[in-house]
Amino acid sequence: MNVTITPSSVAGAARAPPSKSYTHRAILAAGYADGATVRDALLSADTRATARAVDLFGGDVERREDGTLEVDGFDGRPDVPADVIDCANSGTTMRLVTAAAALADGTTVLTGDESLRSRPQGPLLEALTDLGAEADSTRGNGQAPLVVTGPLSGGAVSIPGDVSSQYITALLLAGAVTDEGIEIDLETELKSAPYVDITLEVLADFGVDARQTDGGFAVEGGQSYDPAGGEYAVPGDFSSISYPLAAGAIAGDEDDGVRIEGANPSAQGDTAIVEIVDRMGADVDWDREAGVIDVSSAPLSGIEVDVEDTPDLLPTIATLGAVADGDTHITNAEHVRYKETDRVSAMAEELGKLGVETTEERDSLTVHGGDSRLEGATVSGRDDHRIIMALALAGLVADGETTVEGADHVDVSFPGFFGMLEDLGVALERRE
Ligand SMILES: O=C(O)C1=C[C@@H](OP(=O)(O)O)[C@@H](O)[C@H](O)C1
Ligand SMILES: C=C(OP(=O)(O)O)C(=O)O
Repeated sequence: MNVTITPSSVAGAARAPPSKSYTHRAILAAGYADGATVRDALLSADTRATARAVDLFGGDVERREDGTLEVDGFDGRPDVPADVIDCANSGTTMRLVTAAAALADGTTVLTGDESLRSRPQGPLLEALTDLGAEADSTRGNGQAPLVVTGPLSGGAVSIPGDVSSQYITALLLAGAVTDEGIEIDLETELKSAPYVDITLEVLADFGVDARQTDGGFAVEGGQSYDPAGGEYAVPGDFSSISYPLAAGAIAGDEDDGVRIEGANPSAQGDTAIVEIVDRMGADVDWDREAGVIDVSSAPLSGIEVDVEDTPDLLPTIATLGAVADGDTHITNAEHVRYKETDRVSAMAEELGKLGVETTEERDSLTVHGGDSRLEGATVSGRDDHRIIMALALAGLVADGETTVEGADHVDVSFPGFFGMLEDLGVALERRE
């Protein structure tokens, strides 16, 4: 599907979709448990991939009418799957499920789409091998397809922290049900650190002890997953909130801006988007207790933003920077190149098609802003949900029409994204 956007101002209310990160963890944690009810779960292509894995491990994930997920767990160690696990486009699924598969007494094969088969898995495979499993890339290049044979016994392991925090999350979730537990020593500084905080929070909510140590993280073995009251509720997703927030900041109606509901505080690092938009000069107010953010537009100025903790915000910040006056310097961004696409290059090249100048370095992206330079054009969504959504935002203020190609991939994290834009008053057309 291609989506064509005509410049529009936005006003009205939008609801944050549930957090993708919390939903993945809650589904898998409920799998490690005897089961659980996961309320307010995100139903998207990525979280369906994790649900499929839990089914293949001997659990069962059923969706009720109200969107609640009823998960029957596999209760500790997974069964050997009767089929290959297709993780589709989801890095989180592949990393978390690879470590779970290493607990099974047999062999699991994992694969994914072309993008996922190009992302780095090597450090996790080496860690699992050091911990007593066999874990290989079929092509020997550290990328999926992966073949994992358990069982994993546990122990001490060292792993780099600057490729993906999902390796740490995966080892902590699986480590709780090993015999020996897992002690993780970080070889390099941890990037995307708040995602491990989310993991520690979900583990605690499922009655599992895990902790940060001087050199990394540790989880005792022999634990059982047991969610309080048998239920888990997922908070709103701040990476997804970044889009209506940025839409309000660049194209919000001056009298009547955008109200975002479901914005309750949680461990998500991407809550930083509220402060970023505020620092750029938008009129923003977050009532944390009510979980409501109000935003309207004002002239924006370029700023410096460090995305070490918040890689998923880079595309949104790049679009904000394209509209802002002056330079927006996005630093500490090398790990943003290991996502569904190399998002540093993708945003530089696609914003370039809209007439925006950028300077790209290995670890940073500088966007030379000023809205007079945005010209509508046809851009590629790169089959990457966050690139699609960020470029659609640029279309709100570009001169003439902007067409985003391959826009159906928003299904990965925010299936209702274009419906939400329409509800806020955006004129857009979908073409198959
Ligand atoms: O654990 C998670 O839920 C995630 C961790 C981050 O990845 P990295 O740790 O690979 O940076 C983030 O980019 C991804 O969207 C979700
Ligand atoms: C990088 C992302 O997710 P994942 O790593 O799960 O594919 C994302 O949602 O932006």
